[in-house]
Amino acid sequence: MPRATDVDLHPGQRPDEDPSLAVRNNGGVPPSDRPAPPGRREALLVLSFGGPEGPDDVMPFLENVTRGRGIPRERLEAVAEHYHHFGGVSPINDQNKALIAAVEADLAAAGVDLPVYWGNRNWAPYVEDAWVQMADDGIEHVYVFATSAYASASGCRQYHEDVARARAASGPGAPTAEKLPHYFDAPGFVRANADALAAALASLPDDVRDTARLVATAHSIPDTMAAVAGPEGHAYEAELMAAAQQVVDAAAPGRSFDLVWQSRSGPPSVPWLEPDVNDHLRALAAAGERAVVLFPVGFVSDHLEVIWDLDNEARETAAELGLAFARAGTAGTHPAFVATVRELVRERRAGTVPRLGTNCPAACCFVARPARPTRS
Ligand SMILES: CC1=C(CCC(=O)O)c2cc3nc(cc4[nH]c(cc5[nH]c(cc1n2)c(C)c5CCC(=O)O)c(CCC(=O)O)c4C)C(CCC(=O)O)=C3C
Ligand SMILES: [Fe+2]
Repeated sequence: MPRATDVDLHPGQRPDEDPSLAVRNNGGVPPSDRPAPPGRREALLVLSFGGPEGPDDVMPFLENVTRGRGIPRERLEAVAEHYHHFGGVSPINDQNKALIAAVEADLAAAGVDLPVYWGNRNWAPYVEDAWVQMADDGIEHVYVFATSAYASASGCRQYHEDVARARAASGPGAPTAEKLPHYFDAPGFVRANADALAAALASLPDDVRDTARLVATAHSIPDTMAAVAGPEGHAYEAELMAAAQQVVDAAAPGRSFDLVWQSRSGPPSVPWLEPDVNDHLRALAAAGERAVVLFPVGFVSDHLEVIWDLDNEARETAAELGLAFARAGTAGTHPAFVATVRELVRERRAGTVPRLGTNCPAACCFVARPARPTRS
């Protein structure tokens, strides 16, 4: 099988040399291993998924998310019900507002002069509109902090595409951009997750606390998407495994853990990463386990897929099985995580050699499917 990096690239060609590849590669970013030019007017953009703000938004939002993706209608209707359960409002928007407020306060406290903007892929405020605003405000260059810590088409590549689309839509003179690297192994992200795991463990009854099974969760993705994640493929699973290991090393040294998947979508005929968290709970109970702690290290905030699929579904599964259950929080607005955002920008401004994710190769994480239409 060809490596993901070989797809579409001529021998010796760098992805940023071919303008036709720009949409898959940050829209032609400047090389990331140079310090920021002094005096350049810069901003930070928090780039997220977006979510509905009320019942009437739910279906149009889901159609935005799944356009051209082959997600069965029944799945959409089921997910719509999850949103309607919460009044049609996704918690992700308030969580992003809280993160932005915390980042602004942290930057101010550290004496870093950097305006913060917000844009989403799938719902207002859209990234395209944020780009126009930044251009109007005279911003020349944007550091993009995506609310996903990992490689994959969903968590990395699509955010690159969002940036390229927004830049193209706002015309010549629009600010240039670079996506900050994957931060699954950033000490502040690990610290935030480790504190949450320790708190969840502490919430369990004394008699099961030391033996409870630790279970990391992340969004399942199609096997084909996992195979091309990162320059060598399978980076999504590898990064999750590395992050979960560091979280456990910090919160519960020496204990073992499992990494399993949640929120599977798509038609049943298409294979996605397994096992599903609910099946895994059944297997654990059958093997005689008495307690579990889930820690959703694959997500950065307690958005709908965390509170529905874990706090409702997985908790219910555990109750049926007689397993004591605790669910750890996500990084959210933990001060160590908030400081990580500042640190990622500082590294980039200094021109520190990037980690994976800053300038992913053009074909990295690329899954062939219809391009999303540009919003007009
Ligand atoms: C890896 C990954 C992350 C983590 C990284 C990242 O953050 O990007 C993530 C996050 C999120 N996913 C979210 C919501 C949804 N994801 C869907 C569909 C899909 N997710 C996928 C993967 C991921 N998703 C995939 C492969 C699909 C199939 C369609 C496709 O190939 O693209 C659908 C359609 C219905 C369904 O099929 O479930 C919805 C509504 C929300 C917002 C929740 C809220 O509102 O609070 C968030 C943060
Ligand atoms: Fe998703």
